[in-house]
Parts: sequence; structure tokens; C-alpha cells
Amino acid sequence: MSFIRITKQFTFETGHALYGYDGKCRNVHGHSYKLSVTVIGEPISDKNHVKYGMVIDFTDLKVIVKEEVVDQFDHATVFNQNTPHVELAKELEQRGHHVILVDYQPTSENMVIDFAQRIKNRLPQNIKLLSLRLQETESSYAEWFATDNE
Ligand SMILES: Nc1nc2c(c(=O)[nH]1)N=C([C@H](O)[C@H](O)COP(=O)(O)OP(=O)(O)OP(=O)(O)O)CN2
Ligand SMILES: [Zn+2]
Repeated sequence: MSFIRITKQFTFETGHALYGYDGKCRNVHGHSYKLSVTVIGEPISDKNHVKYGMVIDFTDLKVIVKEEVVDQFDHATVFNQNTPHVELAKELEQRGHHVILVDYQPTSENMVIDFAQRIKNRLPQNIKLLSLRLQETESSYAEWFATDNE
């Protein structure tokens, strides 16, 4: 059998601020993030299996990524809980806004590391997360590769 990579793409709108950063992204702002999720596995060879010919059903992959990332981060604002932004986050939360506190600076790099962990924990044993690509703007993205992190 052959190992095959399959990819599913997602889009979500998320706000963030980079506390202490020396550029315009220290301000609260948002992005239309694009996330590409690539997994690898062998297509199911059992002709009687309902998922015959699939590495993983795109729909099942979608459910995992939506539950772990998209539904949580879409239209939320992410703040680093280890900075004074935690006060701003609390205020927003009290006023009914969807806020996510993370224990890292919410750069594309750190968000893609976080997303990799979340998705890996949910994949079936025979499916391996190969890579993630998180696109923040038209010209900026961060990538996570399993081979770089073994
Ligand atoms: N290595 C990183 N650098 C920057 C990050 C990041 O996550 N990792 N993030 C930012 C800002 O959040 C900003 O949103 C993105 O910066 P930039 O690509 O410079 O944004 P522009 O809108 O100016 O992009 P253009 O497409 O070049 O107009 C900053 N740096
Ligand atoms: Zn940004």
C-alpha cells in the first residue's frame, strides 16, 4: 500500500495583540486566518469498509479541526495571560466578549504549535499529523512540520 497525504483548509477570524512588540501589531487587531491541515496515512483497502479508499474522511477531519481550533478561535480575541493584557481580557470577558487567554505570545508561530498539539491529540492512531500552515495575512504564514519536531 501507499502512504498518502491529504489536506483540509479552514478559515476563521481572530483578534490578537502582541504585548511588548515593537511594531503596529502590539495594538489589538484581527486577521482572517487560513489554516491548512495535512495528515498522512494509508487509504483503507477493505472494499466493504464505508470509508473504503480514504485515509480519513475529510468530514471527520473537519469535525476534529473545527472542535479543537476553528469553533474556539473564530471571532475570539487571543491575549497572552502572562502580560498586563490579562486585565483587558477580563474587562472584555465581563462585557460578554469571547476572549481566549493563552500562556504564550499569540504569534503565528506559537499559535500553530498550539494547534498542532490540539489536533494531534484527537487524530486516530493510524493517522499522523504531518504539517500545519497558518496564514495570518496574504503574505505571512507559519508552518509546523512533524519531521522538524520529532
Ligand atoms: N514572525 C512573526 N512576525 C510577526 C507576526 C507573527 O506572528 N510572527 N505577527 C505580526 C502581526 O500580528 C501582523 O498581523 C502581521 O504582520 P505583517 O505581515 O507585517 O502585516 P501587514 O499587514 O503589514 O502585512 P502585508 O501583507 O505585508 O501588508 C507582525 N510580525
Ligand atoms: Zn496580527
